Amino acid sequence: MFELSKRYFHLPLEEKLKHQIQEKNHGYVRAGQENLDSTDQKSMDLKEAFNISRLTNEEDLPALFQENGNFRLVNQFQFDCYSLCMKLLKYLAIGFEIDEDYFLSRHKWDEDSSDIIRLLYYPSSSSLTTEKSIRAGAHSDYGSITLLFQHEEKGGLQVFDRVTKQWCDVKPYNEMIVVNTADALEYWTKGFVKSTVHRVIMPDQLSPDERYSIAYFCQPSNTVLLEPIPSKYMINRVFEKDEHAKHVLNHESDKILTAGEHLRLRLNKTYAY
Ligand SMILES: O=C(O)CCC(=O)C(=O)O
Ligand SMILES: [Fe+2]
Repeated sequence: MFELSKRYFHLPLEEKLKHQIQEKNHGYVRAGQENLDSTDQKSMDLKEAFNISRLTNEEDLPALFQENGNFRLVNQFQFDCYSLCMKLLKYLAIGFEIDEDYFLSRHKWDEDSSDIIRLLYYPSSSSLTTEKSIRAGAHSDYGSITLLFQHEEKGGLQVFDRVTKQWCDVKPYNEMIVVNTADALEYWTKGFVKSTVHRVIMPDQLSPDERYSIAYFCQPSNTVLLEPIPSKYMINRVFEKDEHAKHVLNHESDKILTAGEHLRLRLNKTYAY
C-alpha cells in the first residue's frame, strides 16, 4: 500500500486533480485544502491526501489503481482493516459488559458505509510553508476508531494527554498500528473512552524529510445514533465536557446526532472544497 501511495503522490498534479475530493469524502485533497484544526482558521495543513471510500467500481479511482492487482490490493486492505476494527470493537463491547455484537451491528460492511482508507503524503518542503506551518492540525477523528500506519519510522505524530495537558510523541515503528479512539466512542461511553486529540508537527529542520502514512477511518453506519451504550458503567455517569469539546462539534447542544450527521458537520468545518 505504501508503494502504491508513493507512486500515486508522485503523479503530475493535473493527473491527481482529475479525482478531487467529493461530497461523499472520496478523492484527492491538495496541499492547503484541508485544515484539521477548525479552531485555527489561519493555518492550513501542509499535506496531500487521497481518500478511498467503500468502493463500488474501479472507475472511481485513478488509472494507477486499476493496474495489475492494485484494485484487489486496495479491496483486500480495506477488508483486513475493517475486520481488525470489528475485532477491537467486539473486545470493547465485552469490556463494557454489553452484547458482544453491539458495535458490530452498528458498522455494516455495505456500500453505504462511510469507512475511508486515507493515503497521506507530507512533502519535504513546501512553497506554502509559513511561520505557522503544521503538517496536520490538532483534531480528533470523527468515527469510532482509526487504524494509523506510519512508514519508515518518520516521526511527527503527537497525541494530547488530557490529564497532564502535554503533547506526547508517538514513536513510529514500521510494524506498528496506532489505534485512535474517535468521536463516536466518546459519545457512546459518555466520555469514558476519550476521542484522541492528535496532530502531526513539522520536524525541527530546514528541509524536513517527506512523510507517508495511511489511515483507516472506521465509521458507524450513517443512521446509528451517538447515544450512550446500554452498559451498567453508563448508569450513573455524567458526561463531562472538557476543553476538548472545542474539537468535537456540537458538544454544546444536547441533541443526539446520528453518526452520519456528525460526520457531515465535522467534514464541513475542515474542508475548503
Ligand atoms: O499522518 C498521520 O500520522 C495522522 C493523520 C491524521 O491524523 C488524519 O488524517 O486524521
Ligand atoms: Fe486524525
